[in-house]
Amino acid sequence: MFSELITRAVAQLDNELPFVVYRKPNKTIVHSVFQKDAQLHLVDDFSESGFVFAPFDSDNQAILLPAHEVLSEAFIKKNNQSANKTIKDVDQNVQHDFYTELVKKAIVEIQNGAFKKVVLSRKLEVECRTLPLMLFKKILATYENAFCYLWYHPKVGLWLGATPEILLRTSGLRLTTMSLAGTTPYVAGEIPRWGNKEMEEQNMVTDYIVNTIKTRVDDLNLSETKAVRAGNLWHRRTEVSGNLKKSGLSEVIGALHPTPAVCGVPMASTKAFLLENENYDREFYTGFLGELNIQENLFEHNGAVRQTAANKTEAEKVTELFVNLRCLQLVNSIAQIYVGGGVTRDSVPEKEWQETVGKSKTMLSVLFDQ
Ligand SMILES: C=C(O[C@@H]1C=C(C(=O)O)C=C[C@H]1O)C(=O)O
Repeated sequence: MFSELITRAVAQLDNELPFVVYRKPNKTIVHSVFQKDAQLHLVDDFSESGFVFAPFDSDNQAILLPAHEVLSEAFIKKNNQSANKTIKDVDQNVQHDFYTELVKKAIVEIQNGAFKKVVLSRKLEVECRTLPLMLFKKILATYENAFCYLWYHPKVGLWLGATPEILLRTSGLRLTTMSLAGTTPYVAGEIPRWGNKEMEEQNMVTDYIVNTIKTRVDDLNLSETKAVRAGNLWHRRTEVSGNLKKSGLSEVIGALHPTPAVCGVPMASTKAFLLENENYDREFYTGFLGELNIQENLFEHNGAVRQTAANKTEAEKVTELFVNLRCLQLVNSIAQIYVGGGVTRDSVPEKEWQETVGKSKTMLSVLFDQ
């Protein structure tokens, strides 16, 4: 099993045609969307249907892969299949001083009252000789509770990731989103311990989400805050849901993205700060991706069933978008890994550095064959 979809994706990549393969958290079915030509389709108002891939900077337009052809297959993990336990030592230290100085600069801005929280990030480059679809199979086997994907467009590039964070899900007028922030290492057999810094930074994300959607939904509901595991890390997560007063996906996405889980509080000044100071272009890292206005029955779940957009029947349209985290971009044989973390008044620069090193292991552990 699982060969037809991979074979089809390899051919699409060889032919330099756009496609995405992805699996939702805790599911076994892998979906794929193949575009029949190499045209670059841009999202205009989020009323379109297909797979959306949006950059961090919402001043730049999102990309759409129309579902010209879709294919689904079950992925069953082999027992011995997972990421390497011993991660090849990658020297990241050349970025240490720049990053910790950046954190210090942000703390000074916070002390001066310019903003309350900012999410800083960096890009790490390592050589990678593994075939992209082999990497995809490895992340599927390793990160079962993540949204795993490989996305390719010849005019844009090839991205791959395993993200723990939902931006939003809508089905009809039902809206679900989440506040995910605060990070501490996962240690087998130990429960996570949270400091004030992690609790405060996640509360800021929750407050922002609630304030953003409370006028737009009825029956706003917040779950209790839980620790959720993402690979070698724990995060704090609160689920937020409600019933949209009117449909208007574009407006809700525009209001939510970028949340303080990836940008800061307040949004405008922190976005300006990081665009000016991070010293690299985030491109699609901390943007979002996923199904946009997809008919619920577009994908058949019984084995490999090919279906064209023409023979679908009327069903509810569902949108399910994830924040593009724990991801990399493959440029020739260089993997560019993107990592970041939230900085508040209580941040310790060295700890923030270590947090980004921890996050880099999500992708590093799947890059190298032992
Ligand atoms: C920015 C990243 O992650 C985000 C930042 C977090 C934090 O600051 O603790 C935790 C989860 C994500 O919302 C990343 O993974 O690069």
